[in-house]
Amino acid sequence: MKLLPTLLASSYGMERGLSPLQAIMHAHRRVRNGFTIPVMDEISAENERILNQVFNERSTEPLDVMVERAVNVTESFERQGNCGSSFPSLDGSCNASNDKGRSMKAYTRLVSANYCNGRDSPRCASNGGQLPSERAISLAMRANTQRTMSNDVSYAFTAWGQFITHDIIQTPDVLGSGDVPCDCSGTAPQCKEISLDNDPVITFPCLFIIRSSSQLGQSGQGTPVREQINQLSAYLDATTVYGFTTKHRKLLTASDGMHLRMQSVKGEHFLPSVNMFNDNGIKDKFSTSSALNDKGHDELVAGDTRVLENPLLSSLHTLFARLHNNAVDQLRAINPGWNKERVFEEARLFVIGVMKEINYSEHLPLMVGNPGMAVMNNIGRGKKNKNKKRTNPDGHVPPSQDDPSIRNEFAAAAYRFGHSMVPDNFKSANTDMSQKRSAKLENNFFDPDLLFRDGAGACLRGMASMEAAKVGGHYAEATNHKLFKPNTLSHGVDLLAINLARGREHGLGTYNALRDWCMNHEDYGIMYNGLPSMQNGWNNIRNMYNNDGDIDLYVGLLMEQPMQNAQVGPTAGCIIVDQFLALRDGDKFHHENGDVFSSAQLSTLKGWTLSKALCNAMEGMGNIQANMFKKSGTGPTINCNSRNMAGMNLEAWRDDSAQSGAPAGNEGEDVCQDRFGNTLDLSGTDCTCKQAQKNKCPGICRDPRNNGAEVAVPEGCTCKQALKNRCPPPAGFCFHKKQKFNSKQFAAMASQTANEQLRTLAQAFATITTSRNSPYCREARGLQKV
Ligand code: HEM
Ligand SMILES: [Ca+2]
Repeated sequence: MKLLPTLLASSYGMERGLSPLQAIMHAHRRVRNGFTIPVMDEISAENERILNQVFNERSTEPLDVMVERAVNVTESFERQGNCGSSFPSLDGSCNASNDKGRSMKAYTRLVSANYCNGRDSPRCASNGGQLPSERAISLAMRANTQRTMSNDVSYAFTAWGQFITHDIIQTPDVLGSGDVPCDCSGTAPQCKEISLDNDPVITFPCLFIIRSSSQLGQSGQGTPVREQINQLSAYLDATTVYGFTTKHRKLLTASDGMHLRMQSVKGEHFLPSVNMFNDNGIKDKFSTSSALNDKGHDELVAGDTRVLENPLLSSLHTLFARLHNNAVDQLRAINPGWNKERVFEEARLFVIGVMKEINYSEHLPLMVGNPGMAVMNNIGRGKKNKNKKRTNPDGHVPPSQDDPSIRNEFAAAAYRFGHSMVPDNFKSANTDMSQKRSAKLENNFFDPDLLFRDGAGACLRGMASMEAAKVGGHYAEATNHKLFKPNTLSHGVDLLAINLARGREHGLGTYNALRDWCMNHEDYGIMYNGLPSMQNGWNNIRNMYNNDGDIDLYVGLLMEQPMQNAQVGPTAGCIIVDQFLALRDGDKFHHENGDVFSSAQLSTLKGWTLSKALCNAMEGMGNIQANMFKKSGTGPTINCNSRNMAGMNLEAWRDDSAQSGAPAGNEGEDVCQDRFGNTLDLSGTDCTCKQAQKNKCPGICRDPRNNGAEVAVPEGCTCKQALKNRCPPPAGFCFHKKQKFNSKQFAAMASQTANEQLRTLAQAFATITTSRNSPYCREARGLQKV
């Protein structure tokens, strides 16, 4: 049976009205294939040609010449940024020697590749026979394990893992934007199929993944081998916020050259919507299927194309975009003489610093516990020879501990631990952290409904109040059976089976291979106390395989008992520690390096936590866990109303030489600004500045009650209507009533400064005027029951 005769390039406009299976494929491809490098298709195709030439032994050139050619193809993607700058480039180039860690680099490996044919076909059993189907293993894991909730961490812990993943890893599909030939016949070489046998839930004839884009590599034994490609800069450098190409960065930047573009929704700053961009690349890569985004909300745009994958992830993106803009406001006030590039880059470096601080001081310790942190604290940074390598007995040389490349075992297995922690229900929360709304994840993939209804503040409070499952073999139904479920179907696909298929398709070493490498490693061996103990149900799962030596890496990692105060076992811990050591010690811009920030600036950064970031940038905050990654109720809380938590003191950035001079953005050019200092871009219009200031120009609509924030004007609507929330709303908006100002909010104002009080009042009254009975809502209700 043909599954997808052709799934054409995902051009804008096509997403609406896709079949259920096409909608799932579209979502999956959105997760995999990145943005603004149209040359990716050519790079993949050219690499496949080289791989073919070498594997089919038609090449007369020596292998190292061919490998060099392949590397040149992958890296032909132009550097994004200026090597002479004192700020990090956008794509990680020029940071480490040989541009290691920049986007468009092949993954490295801790142990040798394990392909069935020794060079590129998905791994098979060690005797050459078939491995059990990935879906069969996934179902066995479900049947043989219990799902228990973590006593230690909140869902914020899990969500942060995803947010960081989207900064450092994105593996594109080999087909890029081309047609999909996967048809369950096992013939298309670009497809890795997952066979189904009397499946209890899934009605498709098979599941499949598209193989990852790869380049030719050379194994430790000197043979040719397929190596997958990372499209993102490996460094933790907020590519989620800024993108990794100059073009994308520019599109995201507001016309003043300093702020990031935002839109005002219900008086709050949201990420910009696709409709605000006059760029087909943006519309193409950020639009989603109406079978998932079924309330018709505008899609949101950020530095990474996966932003809408779930509404809590979108809220984290919103947080950091707002933090950038708050930093811009502070830096401009402190250093009026700085030009706009300086303001932008300093704000960006600050945001990157805050992210690194949260990741290394709050997140990692909870993930790898005392044993993992002992390793992190004892090696690298000059304490030992950081270039120590441990060669495998078969000659494979793993990357050195300060080589910032992403390890294939980390990307395709270890850091996917979070998939098993994702719950079925997502929540938003009120200021007092009580539940505001609960929404099923299965209905919220690529759907920003929760975010539009309740706002990013409520979503992030919900994220901190939610429980996370313990790492283990029992996924939530939403990810086990219903990943990317379209609204017209009772199921979706299986992320656990997909992860296993991906591991095999990448030729990852087995669980035993990685466990042995880690246990015997001079530094990482201390995380073990003999062979790891395994969770209940392990024996039934391992019996699925003919041979213990065949067990998939991801299966073993999920089934290890966690280490002391950790969420993961020693083998996942070893792979994760090795990766974050490398991203720390291999990054010239690591915030603790000494020459990136002044000591006063670093001590300011050390005061930042994820909870402080929320206090600073999110509406409606009250008390919240001091360390948001800890399960609610298990540790101290902080009060966002204290000035110390809510404020952003960037005095350490004061630059005495920049106290006078032309204000940022006014460098002799004829700029048109509104009274809030926002630059209004008149290019492409016949407007005068005065008209623009009065919201009378096409494409320019600013909210005077919200510091001139950009307002998205849907087609067929005027700016005036948009400002009054009177544009025909998507059905989901009709729930809103005029906001009442309750006594609790009133009491909370007592501790606010006069300015803050004014802001609160303005927000309360500038919000929604669209009632359920407005003509628009009545019309919408007629169309769709809400
Ligand atoms: C609702 C939550 C999530 C969904 C729906 C989701 C979905 C996906 C999907 C569909 C893929 C691509 C799989 C493939 O084709 O190989 C993926 C990759 C990945 N995910 Fe998630 N994910 C979620 C949360 C997380 C979390 C919490 C983490 C980590 C803590 C995580 C880490 C990763 C990693 C490391 C990859 C590999 C990325 C790449 O190679 O491009 N994800 N995820
Ligand atoms: Ca990055």
